[in-house]
Amino acid sequence: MSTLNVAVIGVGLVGKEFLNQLAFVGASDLSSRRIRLIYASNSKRALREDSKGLDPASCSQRLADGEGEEVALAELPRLLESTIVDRHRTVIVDNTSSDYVASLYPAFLQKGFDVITPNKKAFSSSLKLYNDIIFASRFKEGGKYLNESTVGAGLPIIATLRDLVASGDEVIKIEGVLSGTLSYIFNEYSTPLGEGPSFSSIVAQAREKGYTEPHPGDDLNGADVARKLTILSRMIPSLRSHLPEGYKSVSITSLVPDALASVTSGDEFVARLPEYDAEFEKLREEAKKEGKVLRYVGVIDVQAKVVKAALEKYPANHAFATSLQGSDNIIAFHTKRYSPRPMIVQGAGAGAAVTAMGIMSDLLKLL
Ligand SMILES: NC(=O)C1=CN([C@@H]2O[C@H](COP(=O)(O)OP(=O)(O)OC[C@H]3O[C@@H](n4cnc5c(N)ncnc54)[C@H](OP(=O)(O)O)[C@@H]3O)[C@@H](O)[C@H]2O)C=CC1
Ligand SMILES: N[C@@H](CC=O)C(=O)O
Ligand code: NA
Repeated sequence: MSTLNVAVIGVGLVGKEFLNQLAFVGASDLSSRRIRLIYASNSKRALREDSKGLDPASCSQRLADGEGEEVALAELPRLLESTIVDRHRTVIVDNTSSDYVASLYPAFLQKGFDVITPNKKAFSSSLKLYNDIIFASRFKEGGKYLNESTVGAGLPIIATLRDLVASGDEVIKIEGVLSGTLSYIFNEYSTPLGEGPSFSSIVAQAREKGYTEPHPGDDLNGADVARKLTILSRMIPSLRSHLPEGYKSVSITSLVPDALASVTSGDEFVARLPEYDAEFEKLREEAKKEGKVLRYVGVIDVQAKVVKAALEKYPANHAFATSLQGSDNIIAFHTKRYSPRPMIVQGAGAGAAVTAMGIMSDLLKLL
């Protein structure tokens, strides 16, 4: 039975839960003796093991306690390589939201390491980085990349679109609610009654529940939805090169007040948001007067080549108003085969447990 080495970069909210699931899977009959954790790091320290493997369940606490060696970020590729002492297949699991780690994927793949990640950065930034990743993953000896959790967390969105395209279906339009955070916020904030808690208090709740990006401004400014739309667009042959600057090329409605746009600390951002509750109250009132609710949606219109992330109003009896709860995502695939009724995928689209499940399902696919 061959062994799969696993190197984990990032043991935050999602990374820690992934390690818990790895401990569970490693202990089950399914894969006993086949998965070996050889590396786990946060942004400052790394734990390494070259023979028996690390205990996944204790890594995050050990790093929090200051165990492990100090890591300079530029040393990451060398450190990983020197950790991998045998010829077993090695997968790097990137649980950060780091642009730097994302920029290393082409090199990792070229060296034959597989990459699994919920980090959207590599697939939604410049077209050059994306092309480098695709190129490196096509080498005969190159690694594979799997990124199901980048869109809809554990929901099968990437796999579904890949299967539709690979089987020769023609995608006409993809639309839906693609942000768990913005879904939660507007499901709670903008109900048909048009009243309820303040906007800022619901944003704080979404953060506590683990739905937001490390900086919640990245959800509210529409960038997270635009990144997901970029990832999906690039999987559709006719839109492959349509967004040269990635998410920056998407038409975006930002919900971040101008005065908070340059706040780099997530804590400060959330602390100052109540100053702008009255502005959001106006939006809620307007929608209520029209008998509508607010929902933040993403659209990819393949024929018109329009990709947009926007705040829209929907009638109170629309599916986006009645059928979404919590952090639900809902994504409709309109295709030549799925027409006139689209294929719909719906369910929790954010949170550590469901995101880690998507990463783990990618790992099990590799096995
Ligand atoms: N939360 C969710 O529902 C979902 C999240 N995701 C994605 O999952 C990823 C992780 O999110 P989350 O767990 O909430 O983030 P956290 O901020 O909780 O954790 C990030 C982890 O990455 C580490 N890290 C950051 N930069 C580097 C670096 N350059 N090198 C090594 N380690 C680094 C951090 O270390 P330190 O603690 O030292 O800073 C920390 O351990 C993100 O890309 C996010 O977009 C995707 C789908 C859903
Ligand atoms: N912050 C994101 C997490 C998943 O990608 C979201 O709210 O959807
Ligand atoms: Na997914």
